[in-house]
Amino acid sequence: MLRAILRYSTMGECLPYFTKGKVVKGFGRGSKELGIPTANFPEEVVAKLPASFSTGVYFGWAKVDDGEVHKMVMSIGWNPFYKNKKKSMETHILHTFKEDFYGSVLRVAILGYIREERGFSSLEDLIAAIKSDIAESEEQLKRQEYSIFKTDNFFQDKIDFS
Ligand SMILES: Cc1cc2nc3c(=O)[nH]c(=O)nc-3n(C[C@H](O)[C@H](O)[C@H](O)COP(=O)(O)O)c2cc1C
Ligand SMILES: Nc1ncnc2c1ncn2[C@@H]1O[C@H](COP(=O)(O)OP(=O)(O)O)[C@@H](O)[C@H]1O
Ligand SMILES: [Mg+2]
Repeated sequence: MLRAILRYSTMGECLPYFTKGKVVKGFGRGSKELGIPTANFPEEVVAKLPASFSTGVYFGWAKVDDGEVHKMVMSIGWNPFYKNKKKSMETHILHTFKEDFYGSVLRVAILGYIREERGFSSLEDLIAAIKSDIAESEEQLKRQEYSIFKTDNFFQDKIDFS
């Protein structure tokens, strides 16, 4: 508990954190095993995270290419349930897309910390935890201190999608 409080307070120095990059392929588990797709950032984006940025689960806003800004939840770390070798940054956008968007530019505003990444004793428990993160994100993003970032200039900037 104390560790969670300390982490939460130190994360305040890093947040909000804005980043963008082209969506790359991961292990293909999000949609197939969990029923929860995650748009994975390339290694360069992960490498740019400040050293003090804690791994864990976050909420914020996301935009794909020149689309709408949507709520998101994001997992940053080594996915202890799967024991990944490489650190990943994966965003689940709270929107139903008509098709995949690999290669598109994903912009995210990471605003708040939810919890540490954990190992779970079953896939069902991991899915239940992610669903609870989604509910938490929905609630937090209603607050004015977070909703204001939906219209931030970061999301209005014209960028090169090529
Ligand atoms: C909101 C959220 C929370 C997550 N929490 C955990 C976690 O606590 N432990 C874990 O091992 N993986 C966690 N994950 C990551 C999933 O295991 C990961 O999205 C899945 O393995 C898909 O990987 P892929 O994109 O390589 O297919 C989380 C993902 C999301 C979107
Ligand atoms: N709501 C969504 N949030 C994130 N990605 C989505 C969503 N809907 C469709 N996708 C697509 O699904 C892909 C992620 O699926 P996933 O099973 O996690 O595969 P991968 O392991 O390649 O990341 C994303 O790269 C994106 O193209
Ligand atoms: Mg993914």
